[in-house]
Amino acid sequence: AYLDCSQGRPQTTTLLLLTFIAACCPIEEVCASIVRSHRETSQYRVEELQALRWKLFSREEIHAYQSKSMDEMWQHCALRLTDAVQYVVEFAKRIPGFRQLCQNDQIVLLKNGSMEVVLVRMTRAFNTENSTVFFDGKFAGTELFKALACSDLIAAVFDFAHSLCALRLTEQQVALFSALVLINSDRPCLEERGRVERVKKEVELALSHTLHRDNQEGLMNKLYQKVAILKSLCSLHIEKLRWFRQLYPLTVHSLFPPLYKELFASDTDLPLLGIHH
Ligand SMILES: O=C(O)[C@H]1CC[C@H](C(=O)N2CC[C@@]3(S(=O)(=O)c4ccc(F)cc4)c4ccc(OCc5c(F)cccc5Cl)cc4CC[C@@H]23)CC1
Repeated sequence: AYLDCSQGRPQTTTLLLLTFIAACCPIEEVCASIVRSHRETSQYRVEELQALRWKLFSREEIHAYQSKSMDEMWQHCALRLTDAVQYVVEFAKRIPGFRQLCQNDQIVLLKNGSMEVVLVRMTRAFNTENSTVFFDGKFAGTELFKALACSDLIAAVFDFAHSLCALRLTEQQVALFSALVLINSDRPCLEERGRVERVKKEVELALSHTLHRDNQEGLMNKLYQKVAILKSLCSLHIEKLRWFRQLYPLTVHSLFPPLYKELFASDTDLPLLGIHH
């Protein structure tokens, strides 16, 4: 399908060019390294999460979470998110070509994409049968997060989990989709957009190669529709954080993880992202 065979035989130049591209970085290699990186940098293996999917919080445990103060529960979730983001930073550093991007662009991609990748990874920890998500070692429904006082954001997070789970992605497809979400050349303030574009094309090719092999080409545009939902979810999170910060400025200032603040609560530089050489 890649070669123009309308004249009955592929154009020699195209053939040479494709052979050269395939030789320097065979697409199977790119797929394998992204899938391996995803496995190595996930907080939990999907098999572990599946094995725990019916381990639910008791009513007393749920009540204990609901009785937390709003700022305490926000701090707890911010901590959990920061943990998850650190694994995503590790994943990014292992995507072929990411480390070769300039530092500014690596930071821009992580600042804008890490939460999105965490949300994609969350779907592996989601049980659609009882609408629960893996949290603090057991599976929790939306009611557990009541103390956060942002039920619309929580509902949107759960709805997204349902909608992505409905695509029944394989772990390999989750890995490649996560890389595609991260390597987004439309992010604002990129300095070398063309280079990000080339890395993105490589990841896109790897994903479409895998979908073709899985006979699921139709998934590609469905996945791009999910990217739009991820963007709105992240904006909602930032909006809620601004609202929360007005109520509890000291909590955010002194009790939220520094990395969380730098990713989601200010435009300062991100020395903590750990990608400095
Ligand atoms: O195996 C792996 O790698 C995966 C294991 C599972 C991990 C995972 O699912 N997660 C890691 C952290 C966690 S969570 O488990 O704490 C969680 C929180 C709320 C939910 F409705 C569902 C889950 C999380 C935390 C904050 C958040 O939004 C920002 C936010 C705040 F910051 C503060 C207040 C309110 C909000 Cl909404 C959204 C999410 C979604 C991803 C969740 C993701 C990685």
